Amino acid sequence: MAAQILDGKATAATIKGELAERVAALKERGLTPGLATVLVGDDPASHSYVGGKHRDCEEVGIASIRVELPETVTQEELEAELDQLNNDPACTGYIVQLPLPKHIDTHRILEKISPEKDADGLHPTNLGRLVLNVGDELNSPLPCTPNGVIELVERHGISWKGKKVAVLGRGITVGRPLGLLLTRKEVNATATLVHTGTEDVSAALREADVIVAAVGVPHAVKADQVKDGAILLDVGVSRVEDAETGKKKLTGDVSPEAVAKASWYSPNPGGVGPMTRAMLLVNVVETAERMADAA
Ligand SMILES: Nc1nc2c(c(=O)[nH]1)N[C@@H](CN(C=O)c1ccc(C(=O)N[C@@H](CCC(=O)O)C(=O)O)cc1)CN2
Repeated sequence: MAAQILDGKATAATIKGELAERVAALKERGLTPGLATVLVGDDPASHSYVGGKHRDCEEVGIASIRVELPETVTQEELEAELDQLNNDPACTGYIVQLPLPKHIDTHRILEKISPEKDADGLHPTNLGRLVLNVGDELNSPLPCTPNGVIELVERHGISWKGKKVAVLGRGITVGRPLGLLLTRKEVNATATLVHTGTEDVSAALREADVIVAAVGVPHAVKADQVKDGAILLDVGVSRVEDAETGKKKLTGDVSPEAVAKASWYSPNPGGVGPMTRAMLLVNVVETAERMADAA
């Protein structure tokens, strides 16, 4: 039987509807949430993602601020922009679109973001809170893609509890934080991070009830690495040439033959990508609610 679809587009639309109501309530309390985006350079994909974030803000009533800087911006100039956002009361949260040009020290930039305005949950303080949290007691912003993975599955009525989850990839925006989220008390899955240092990748994947593929290698997950009925979430994305048209197209990490063995599948595009954008809005709204409560 064909895999059922974990529909990220539809789920993100539902979440945005819920957030629009929370934003309206915040405005009644005198606080308009404002998301700023910082975009460096001309990468078309980054421009398109940032454009999507601003459209999302408009849809739910969040104000938005765009900062666009040339590829040649220096570390000091970029940090000065972040200082301004840290001090701008109209900006209640912001993100720096990744990746940054090679001459920029990304770790220093992420550290420069005020942890209170860190809409991506990627500041070391917030990643540290994620490590310290066994449940959700510290109430800090969560990295958007991992949180989107958790939410997408739960909103299709599937429980993570007791599931063996193999996360393919150990990157800082997806794999590592996802391992921590999966093992939180309210999620209670068993997580294995599978990576280039894993001795037998196929064996680790074959054991899993759920595979989250986040390596950005086209069709990295093959049919013989997937157990029958597994849940597959395709997160990694690559731009490859279409053999028929010669045009560039998006391809995920999961091969079509692997999908044929799955019970549930989140496609790429149309799965975790829209959820990443929705969870960014969740962070912005939750941060603004904390600010309103503290005022
Ligand atoms: N500061 C950050 N930078 C980056 C992040 C991030 O979470 N924070 N993640 C990615 C890019 N990204 C968001 O920024 C992102 C990528 C993809 C999508 C998405 O909805 N994709 C669509 C397909 C889009 C297309 O057709 O081009 C989909 O999957 O359906 C949303 C957000 C790296 N940088």
